[in-house]
Amino acid sequence: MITTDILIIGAGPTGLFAVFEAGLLKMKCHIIDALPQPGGQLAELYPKKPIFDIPGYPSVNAGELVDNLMEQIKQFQPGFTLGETAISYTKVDDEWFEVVTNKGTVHRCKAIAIAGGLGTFEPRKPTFENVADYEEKGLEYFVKEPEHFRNKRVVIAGGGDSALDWSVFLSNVASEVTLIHRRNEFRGALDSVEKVQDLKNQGKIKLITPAEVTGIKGDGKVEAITVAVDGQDPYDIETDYFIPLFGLTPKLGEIGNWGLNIEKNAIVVNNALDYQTNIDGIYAIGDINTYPGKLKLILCGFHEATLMCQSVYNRLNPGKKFVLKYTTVSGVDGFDGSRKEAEKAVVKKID
Ligand SMILES: Cc1cc2nc3c(=O)[nH]c(=O)nc-3n(C[C@H](O)[C@H](O)[C@H](O)COP(=O)(O)OP(=O)(O)OC[C@H]3O[C@@H](n4cnc5c(N)ncnc54)[C@H](O)[C@@H]3O)c2cc1C
Repeated sequence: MITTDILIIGAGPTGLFAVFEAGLLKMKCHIIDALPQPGGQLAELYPKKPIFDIPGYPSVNAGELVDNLMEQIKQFQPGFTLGETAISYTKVDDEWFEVVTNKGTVHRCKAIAIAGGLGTFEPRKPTFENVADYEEKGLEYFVKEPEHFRNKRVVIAGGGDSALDWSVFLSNVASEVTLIHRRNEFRGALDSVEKVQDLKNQGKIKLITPAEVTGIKGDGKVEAITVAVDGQDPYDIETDYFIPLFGLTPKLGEIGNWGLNIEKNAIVVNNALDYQTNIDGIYAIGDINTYPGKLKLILCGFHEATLMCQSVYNRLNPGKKFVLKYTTVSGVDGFDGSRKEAEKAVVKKID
């Protein structure tokens, strides 16, 4: 049996950063993840995509951000159970929970932080008939390795951030990028929409809207897609790859049966306080939770992880006054204010 203070379900960026915040408060964490590697969506779906909205990083590749988070939490020596899915929990007594995985591993903990993101990753697929015939034969639902598309013709479909960001990125890699969306308006960030417009004006991206891809053609692999533009006869576009980026279907799995309040596949939390669920001692942080104004962004997950840890600290140390000190504050255990000393001081925040 594995025993810990906080059991974190999900090793995405939110779960990883929670280990750091818990460590500052001298709480031990263990992380379970269904995937064989840490990093959540960043490692599984877009390891090579640059991310522009992490404070302090003008740009950082998703994979690099995961590596940095792992480096940052190393000092707190979290335990990892990878490749196992948390399926059930029981409240053993006033102090302890037990969580069991699909492989029978039993985890004992004083608080549970569900950082399960989108749960299992199920891409929304095009609905026309022969889709399955072309999967991994030119039909790709994720861009894991952009170099794969170097000097190839690529058709991307979708209107959200993924479709926009990858169109922009691949316009410097692929020989031809066509972006097809069923509306004239896009759902993604304004900045990304403007970048796509600029690249269209420079002739680096072909933009076809409002239009829909209605079929794939090719002998054993994608050779062309059929596009139906509003009010016109469908026509074919020759391409080496078709990448439909229609988003992911969230699947909570067994956690959906834990008696938690669920709204639209997300766990309802108390955002005014500490991201606790309707079950005392069980928190939900990151993409998996919902509350008024929720944004599914990495930096929001970091914030939620921080407040969750403060709440668990108060739970585990009733009556003990928590004094917030900054990790770089001068005077912590002889810290002289230099960056080098600050790094040492990080692990000495609370005594
Ligand atoms: C293509 C794309 C581009 C994006 N770009 C950006 C961007 O530029 N900036 C930004 O801020 N956000 C971006 N996002 C969103 C960002 O990836 C998410 O907000 C972030 O990953 C959420 O982190 P998380 O840790 O909450 O969840 P996730 O990263 O989804 O990790 C959750 C983990 O929990 C595991 N898990 C789930 N259920 C269980 C269970 N029962 N047992 C064990 N493990 C479980 C999963 O396997 C997964 O590894 C992007 C998303 C996509 C898809």
